[in-house]
Amino acid sequence: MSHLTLAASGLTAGYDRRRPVLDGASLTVPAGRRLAVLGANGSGKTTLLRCLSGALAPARGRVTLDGAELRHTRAGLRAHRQEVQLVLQDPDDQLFSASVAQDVSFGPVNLGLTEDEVRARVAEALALLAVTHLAERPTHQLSYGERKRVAMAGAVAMRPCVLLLDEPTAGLDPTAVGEALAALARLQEADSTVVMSTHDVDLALRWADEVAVVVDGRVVQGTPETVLGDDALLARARLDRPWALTVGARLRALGLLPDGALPRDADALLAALPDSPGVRT
Ligand SMILES: Nc1ncnc2c1ncn2[C@@H]1O[C@H](COP(=O)(O)OP(=O)(O)OP(=O)(O)O)[C@@H](O)[C@H]1O
Repeated sequence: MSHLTLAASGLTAGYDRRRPVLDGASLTVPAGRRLAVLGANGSGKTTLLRCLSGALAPARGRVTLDGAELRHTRAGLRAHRQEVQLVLQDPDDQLFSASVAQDVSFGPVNLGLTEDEVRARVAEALALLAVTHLAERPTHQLSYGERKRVAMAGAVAMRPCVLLLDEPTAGLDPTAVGEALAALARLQEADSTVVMSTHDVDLALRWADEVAVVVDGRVVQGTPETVLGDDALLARARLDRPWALTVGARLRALGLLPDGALPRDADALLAALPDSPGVRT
């Protein structure tokens, strides 16, 4: 799979022309990397992902894939969707077929692939999402977490170069979140660019290569430490500072962490602490 750069510039988009949700939003999805999109409820994360996927046409601005502008024609959208797939927050908006295997094969069948190619794609996608054992199950009998993974498998079966996931971990228990993140790691190893929207600043800090915060209709993008360490921005966006940044700063101030150490999660924090008798892991 090749890496293509998906970008948006100057997007104005919404559902009511008088009050756009996005108002001049620009963003570049780093090719081959992980981007977390954060923002308060109703800030426009889903709207942004829908514009990037082609599902929603912006009133102004443009979406480009490796510099080529997305055209909202039948052919333009079809070409875009082969490279960019959106997985909706609610799997029930996406699963329609009787069985898991049928559902996951829907996209590849529509691409006109041969039966063997479809079967190979379905097997690959089910394996990447660790749901091979569910292949023959009716989708309506699956748990919420299983349905979310199957919905992701349906998108993965299209072998997109960019996968846009709208809150893939919302509503999952901690083990299921871990499994979903492991699946995303396998996708990235398989060369996908992964974009995830989330409210979870701690998850964004430990998972993402870059973060984008949607606030006041625009996007502020940068490294997780820079963006999620900007208290004024976080207040505007109604987000909390990740705990690892707060604890890391306190430990640095106490001289317990080296100046440059910026641990992103508990394991990294414990590993960065000096090995003193007072510190037990
Ligand atoms: N189909 C729609 N018709 C009308 N308004 C909509 C529609 N979808 C979203 N909106 C409105 O657009 C705004 C942005 O919604 P959006 O779903 O993009 O936000 P979000 O950041 O994804 O929110 P959340 O975190 O709650 O999922 C909200 O005010 C919402 O009510």
